[in-house]
Amino acid sequence: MLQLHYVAMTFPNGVRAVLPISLSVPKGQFLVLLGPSGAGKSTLLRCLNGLLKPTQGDVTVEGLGSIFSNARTLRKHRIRTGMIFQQHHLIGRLTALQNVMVGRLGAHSTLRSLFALPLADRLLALQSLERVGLLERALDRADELSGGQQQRIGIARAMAQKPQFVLADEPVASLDPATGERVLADLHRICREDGITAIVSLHQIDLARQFADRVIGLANGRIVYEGSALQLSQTILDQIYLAAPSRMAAA
Ligand SMILES: Nc1ncnc2c1ncn2[C@@H]1O[C@H](COP(=O)(O)OP(=O)(O)OP(=O)(O)O)[C@@H](O)[C@H]1O
Repeated sequence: MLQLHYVAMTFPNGVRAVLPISLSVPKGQFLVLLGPSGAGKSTLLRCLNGLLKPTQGDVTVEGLGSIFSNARTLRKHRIRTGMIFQQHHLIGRLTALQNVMVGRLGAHSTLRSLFALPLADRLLALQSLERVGLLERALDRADELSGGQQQRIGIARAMAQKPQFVLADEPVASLDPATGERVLADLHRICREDGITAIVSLHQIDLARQFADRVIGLANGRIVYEGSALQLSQTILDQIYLAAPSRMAAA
């Protein structure tokens, strides 16, 4: 269980990116964040893995408490949280396997990471590649792979962390619709198989309908819809996407 308790984020320039949000995400849920550009989706995801500390409220995880309680707890949470980005953040000159092994570095001390990782880590990385159908491309350079394949490497890298949580920020936004659907289907299948809690921001409503257990609609940093993907009517989509922007904190 991941819980947000009145989480809010105001940037130093006065932009209120997220207004107080409370939410419980049960284990294994595939939650999709929908919302127009600037709604606060990325900011919220960055608060959930502790890349940003909310200016108000707290994020707690079952068995760990507040992820911000101290540096050690935050590190533990980060190790258990796989991040997937739109631009996958791979190192182009490294092989697919080496990129996936980056996902194992967090599990070791800085000193240990300077040496070759144990065989068990390499096996886990290979298994992760197999799960996204790219085992045979393990030794190819990442920059020689297609966009869809690169995003699958990004998924494999997150899975090599053996995460409890996956946070994905528009993971298929730069892919064509058919490839995007296949990549998201892979992510969804693996999260289901491993009982991973996933929070995924998307711009594609049809993909939200297809894969989400639950949808949160964000507009201007607030939750304007919370419910099942099946109930996403045009009226609700208008509420999410046509809200007038109002982002500056009162002086
Ligand atoms: N570092 C920052 N400093 C100041 N303002 C920021 C910062 N990061 C984001 N913002 C602002 O916070 C608001 C929310 O941005 P955010 O990136 O979270 O939206 P988003 O829903 O993820 O948008 P997109 O779909 O375009 O990625 C926007 O008004 C944005 O300009």
